[in-house]
Amino acid sequence: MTPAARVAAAIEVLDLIFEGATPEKSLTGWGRRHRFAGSKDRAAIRDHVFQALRCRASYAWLGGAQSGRGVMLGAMRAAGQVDEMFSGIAHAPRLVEDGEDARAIEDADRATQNDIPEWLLPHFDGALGADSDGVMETLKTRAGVFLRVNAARTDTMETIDVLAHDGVTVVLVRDIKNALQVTDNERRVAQTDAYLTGLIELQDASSQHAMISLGLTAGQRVLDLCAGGGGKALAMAALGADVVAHDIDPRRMVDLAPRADRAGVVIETVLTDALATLAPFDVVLVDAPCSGSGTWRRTPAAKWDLTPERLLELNQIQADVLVQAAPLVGVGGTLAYATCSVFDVENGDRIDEFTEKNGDFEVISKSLRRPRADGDGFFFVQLRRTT
Ligand SMILES: C[S@@+](CC[C@H](N)C(=O)[O-])C[C@H]1O[C@@H](n2cnc3c(N)ncnc32)[C@H](O)[C@@H]1O
Repeated sequence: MTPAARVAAAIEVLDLIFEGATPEKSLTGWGRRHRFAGSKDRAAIRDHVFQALRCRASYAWLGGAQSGRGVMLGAMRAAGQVDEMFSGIAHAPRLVEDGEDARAIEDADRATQNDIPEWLLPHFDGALGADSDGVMETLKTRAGVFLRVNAARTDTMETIDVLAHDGVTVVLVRDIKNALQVTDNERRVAQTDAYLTGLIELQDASSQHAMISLGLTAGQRVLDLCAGGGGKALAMAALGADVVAHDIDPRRMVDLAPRADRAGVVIETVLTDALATLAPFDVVLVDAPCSGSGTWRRTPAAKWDLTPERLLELNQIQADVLVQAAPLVGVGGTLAYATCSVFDVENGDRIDEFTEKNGDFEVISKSLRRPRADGDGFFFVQLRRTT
């Protein structure tokens, strides 16, 4: 496919997304309908679509319409490639028409310039103050790919060699033991020997940082209350903890057993009814469901789909899950609360509300990592149960 035909394909996929389909479904569906497209074409179309979703508002402004065509026209205007891509030749998008005139981004409002829904600006400003615009700017860019070296199986230097053998190059991540950032061939990671034999896991650097900061020691009993696919449970098991995993929806944990097998660790999965009988734990991790605002570089459709009602609903779930976790923590043990959001309503506000009602817990550490080149946005608090 020509570069312009890839832009035309991205327009088609974006239109499906704007009609309500998910990005994954739209991209897969397009691939099925266009079997002639090669892997490089698909990857390029995917990149166009994800970048267009990250910058949906500003590109629509530049392109003059909210449609797939408007957004991709804006993207090409931002890249200075309109004449080349909107040529009307062969499978390229048709020529720019009357009514599709360029608009200056400086004339757009702040929400449009920052590619954030208007109602969310106070949430960014409240949590990030003077850094708010910078963080919103970061969310318009592509996030890095990070790996966690499975310390239970190998060491970092050996893993770097094994990855290089499969054409994947990486660099060490400063200050995070066992973390690597992929610098070349990130799409090949899941096919490498290192991945298939459990020497590495895909995990963002901020999550790795948080799990290390727990200071786990071998044999400590840990409950991962909201385990989902088990990324953090695996990280804690690799650090030597004895991990029990739970999720309100056990189907979310189906991949955990094969992942644990591959990593050479044992993680018990349990249903809700069993939790009280297994308590107390030394550490209970609440990796709470959240807006994901710190990870919107990776899931850009989510920033446009979030509604005030859904955010309130999430706040209630976050409060409830903390209440559920508290009695499972042993005296002297740790309750750890994490979100991949930067908003106060999902972070500090929830912890303040919890400690006001639960005098037997005190905050021992609290941190908010902003989305940056070296990782996603991540909020992490450790509370100690005192009595
Ligand atoms: C942020 S995700 C977990 C991601 C996972 N810990 C990881 O590292 O890959 C949040 C999970 O919490 C689960 N969840 C929601 N409400 C819950 C509840 N009341 N109790 C336990 N899990 C819950 C969701 O099903 C979802 O899988």
